[in-house]
Amino acid sequence: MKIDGSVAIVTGGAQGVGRGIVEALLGKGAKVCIADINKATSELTVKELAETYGDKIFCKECDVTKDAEIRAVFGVVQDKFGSRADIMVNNAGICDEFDFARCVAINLEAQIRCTHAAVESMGVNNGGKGGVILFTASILGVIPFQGAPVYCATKHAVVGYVRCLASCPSYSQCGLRFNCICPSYVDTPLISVAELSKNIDAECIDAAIEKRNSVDLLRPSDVGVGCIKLIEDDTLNGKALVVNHGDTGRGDVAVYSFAEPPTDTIKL
Ligand SMILES: NC(=O)c1ccc[n+]([C@@H]2O[C@H](COP(=O)([O-])OP(=O)(O)OC[C@H]3O[C@@H](n4cnc5c(N)ncnc54)[C@H](O)[C@@H]3O)[C@@H](O)[C@H]2O)c1
Ligand SMILES: CC/C=C\C[C@H](O)/C=C/C=C\C=C\C=C\[C@@H](O)[C@@H](O)C/C=C\CCC(=O)O
Repeated sequence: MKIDGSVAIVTGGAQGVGRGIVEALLGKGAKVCIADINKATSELTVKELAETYGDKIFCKECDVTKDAEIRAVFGVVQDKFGSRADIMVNNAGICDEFDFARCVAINLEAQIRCTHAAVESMGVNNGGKGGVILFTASILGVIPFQGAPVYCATKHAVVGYVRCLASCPSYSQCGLRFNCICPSYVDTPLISVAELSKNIDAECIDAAIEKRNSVDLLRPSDVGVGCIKLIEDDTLNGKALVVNHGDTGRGDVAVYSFAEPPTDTIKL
């Protein structure tokens, strides 16, 4: 898909990874709406980005767990940009093993809610132009992490969801593609405020701390680069693009590779 002139919605785009994706899209000529629950940070981000991109960026307060608020975003985007969205980035997420219901509600259920609204708006069968729906999963969508089993499960579920939708002929006929980006540690507040499982043993905690401290953290812009590839390349559908720290983890960020579904077989 050609990004220049397109219209995009990025949930959780006020800061962190989402802001990195917003900036990457703006840099490619897209018009972008930040849909985020944090009004103050969203407005500050819009103010900063509008210095370069003018009225190509605006925000709409939105709690992605609420259908009415999600649908209001699509309406406001149509009014503001005079066009339906071409790109939907389901990015908002938290890591909270204590309030695990909220973790599932935001990381999984809300991504499904937003996808329903996006498919309805974009699908050619409904008068839309088709489009690309992206998901910020995580490398923890394809590997385990004992410190955050619920978070990890939501991210595995998102990868599975994307693979299912991408393999649906009816969605392809609607001109829709679905992909997810799976970053390792990115330098954002999420990794410091994460409420990890209290049941993990000392070895797991040590391993997590060592991993986080032994690599140069990825930058939100590294994730943005991967998202641009997933949007622009029309051959990519149902992919999980891992963004990792490279062989040394020092100075060689970021390395991009596709995670494939398991292929090993055993004879029972
Ligand atoms: N930081 C990492 O290491 C990392 C790695 C892989 C994947 N991710 C994923 O990237 C995404 C963004 O995380 P981040 O690291 O930028 O975190 P972050 O906390 O910096 O940003 C999250 C954003 O989501 C918004 N948000 C939270 N709940 C919301 C809701 N109910 N409705 C709308 N917006 C809401 C917040 O206001 C915030 O702007 C998440 O899905 C996260 O799981 C992060
Ligand atoms: C390999 C991880 C890759 C991706 C990041 C992922 O999407 C998000 C992870 C979310 C949270 C991770 C937090 C990790 C923190 C650790 O580095 C460490 O600080 C934890 C230390 C102690 C935890 C003890 C406790 O609170 O019980």
